[in-house]
Amino acid sequence: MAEIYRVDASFDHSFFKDSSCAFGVFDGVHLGHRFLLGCAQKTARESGGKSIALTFDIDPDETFHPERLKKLMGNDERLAMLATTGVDAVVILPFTREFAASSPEEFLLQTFDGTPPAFLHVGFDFKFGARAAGTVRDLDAWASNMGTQVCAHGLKSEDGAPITATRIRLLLAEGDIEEANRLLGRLYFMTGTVSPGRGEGADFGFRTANLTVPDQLRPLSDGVYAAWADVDGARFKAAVNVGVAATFADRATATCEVHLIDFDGDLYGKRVKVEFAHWLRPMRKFDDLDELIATVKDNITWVKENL
Ligand SMILES: Cc1cc2nc3c(=O)[nH]c(=O)nc-3n(C[C@H](O)[C@H](O)[C@H](O)COP(=O)(O)O)c2cc1C
Ligand SMILES: Nc1ncnc2c1ncn2[C@@H]1O[C@H](COP(=O)(O)OP(=O)(O)OP(=O)(O)O)[C@@H](O)[C@H]1O
Repeated sequence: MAEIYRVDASFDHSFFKDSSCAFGVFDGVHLGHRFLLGCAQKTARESGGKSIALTFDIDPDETFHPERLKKLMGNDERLAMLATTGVDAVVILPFTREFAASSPEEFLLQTFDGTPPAFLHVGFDFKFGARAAGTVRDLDAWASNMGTQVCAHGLKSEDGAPITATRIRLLLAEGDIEEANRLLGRLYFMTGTVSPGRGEGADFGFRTANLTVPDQLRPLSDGVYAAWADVDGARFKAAVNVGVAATFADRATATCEVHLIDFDGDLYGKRVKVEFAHWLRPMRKFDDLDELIATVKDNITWVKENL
């Protein structure tokens, strides 16, 4: 597990000396990101330096485009996952408006403060600095004076198109969980804390853990899914409704309702991680409650038998 460092007044920039850095936001830590992080590990091994995932504390779009932002994971989840990718360290730059407004040269000066890394790995389309004006050409110009080797990689692709966080978000928005999982190299997950619901699920014969996942952290389309639910280190099969239940739209608030199979305890206040495996059907408004109950019970049976 990598060490995690936040760049603040006490951070010693000589940490970057002789290192191999992969630079980016890395939302989702998908297979393309893992490829880039792997390249940094390779040059670190060959040169005897350490490998570093260099990233920001937040996604810059949180500052500039909060209205259209749909993230694959929360910032803490992203940083924690980066630490498990095999790099030696994760270094976190605070993203501020002032920092973002700096010219490409100032941006690099501030980031490395006189101790640039030996290798800097980015995708060939990497952009940085004010209005994302800095390109790989600027990196090359800066690096030639600094003794840094810029490694600008072609993007790792699947089915003829680059793997990007944007592509995965679009797949999730279409409910194509299996394809999204293939590009992530893992199961897509959402996390949330269980809060009391309307309490009708028990009367219907299936209890649900109600999570309120904010819109920004819910790129997955509304629908019913087969999933795994992790709680307190235990893993359960689960039938999950994503989105506010259409039948009760006037009074429901949960945005992710999880029925854990073969579990019958109290989950209020607990953190649940829901890993999505298959799309089952669209969520719908039922005029007849018996039909809703029968349909949900069928979904639960399917998950029990097929996941
Ligand atoms: C697998 C599953 C599928 C569901 N599908 C729907 C649906 O299609 N339409 C809907 O309005 N609610 C759907 N729900 C939500 C239920 O209506 C809801 O869990 C139930 O009303 C109990 O709510 P409560 O926990 O707030 O009491 C689904 C729930 C689960 C677990
Ligand atoms: N498929 C890929 N192969 C190799 N490197 C990649 C790939 N996708 C992104 N990168 C690089 O990884 C770093 C992090 O990229 P970034 O966080 O912008 O990811 P992204 O998947 O392109 O996101 P978005 O789609 O939101 O722009 C950057 O240096 C970027 O160029």
